[in-house]
Amino acid sequence: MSTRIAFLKGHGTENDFVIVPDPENAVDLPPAAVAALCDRRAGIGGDGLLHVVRSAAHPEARAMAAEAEWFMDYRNGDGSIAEMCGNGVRVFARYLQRAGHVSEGDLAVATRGGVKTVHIAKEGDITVGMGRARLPGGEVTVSVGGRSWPARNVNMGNPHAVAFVDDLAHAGDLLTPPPFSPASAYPDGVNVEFVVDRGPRHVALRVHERGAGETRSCGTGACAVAVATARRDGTDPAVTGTPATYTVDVPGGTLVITEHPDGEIEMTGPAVIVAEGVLDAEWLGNALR
Ligand SMILES: N[C@@H](CCC[C@H](N)C(=O)O)C(=O)O
Repeated sequence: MSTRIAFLKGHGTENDFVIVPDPENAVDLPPAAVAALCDRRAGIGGDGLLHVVRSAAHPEARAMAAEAEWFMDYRNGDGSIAEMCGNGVRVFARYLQRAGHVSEGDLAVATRGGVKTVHIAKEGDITVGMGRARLPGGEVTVSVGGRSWPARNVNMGNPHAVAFVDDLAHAGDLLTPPPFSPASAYPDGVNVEFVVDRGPRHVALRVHERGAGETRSCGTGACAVAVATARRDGTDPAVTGTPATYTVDVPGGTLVITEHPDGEIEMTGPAVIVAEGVLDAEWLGNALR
């Protein structure tokens, strides 16, 4: 790594991220460096890391450069790579706005899950076009503490298992990934959402994220939950021909998800920059040893 590396800290409904602006992709971020930065005691702390790179400068995003100038190179807090992060892409957009790279209005962001359209409102929340969900089917069971639930398999670019439960406390302490069966269902791991009803078109979730543990929110997870709940409720927009909007409470706030009859999903929620600074080169050198 080079010696002077700037960072910011931000969150979206308390799903928090270390942000590393690196337009020319000059900063080497091996998994150990990401895990050290995301460490809550010995590092900056975060559920994940947003590496902000120009698409043209990153081999995984070059093909999207004509459509989207910026690439969200998202990493989970343990250093692993994920296809997409719904809260992350809002915080990513907020950073670009704050840095003067973009202004309010529409913005295309390249992600490993494809190009996403982000709308930065004049004030307040940010809306993301999350694309369409895939519902691969197959029976999946999630178990915690002697209880088991059938889970809906929803892919939002990244994998989710959505289980409807009677009480969010039944998910337990979520200190380890909830076991699922068959074991072959998610060869690359999975994000697991536990969901309860709060009212008409209003649910609440807890989530165990692949590569991060229990988090205070998950944007792709909230979309997966809205999609699964609409199928359960008989409000699938592809069937009814009308959009389905769900309010999804997460431990760190609230997200609003709308699925349209063509399958396109929009998510609206806050995005906040908390701080910025410069990494200590000696700390980073030691963390990587
Ligand atoms: N918190 C994110 C999802 C981050 C990726 C996830 N842990 C995975 O590995 O798929 C969100 O807001 O969507």
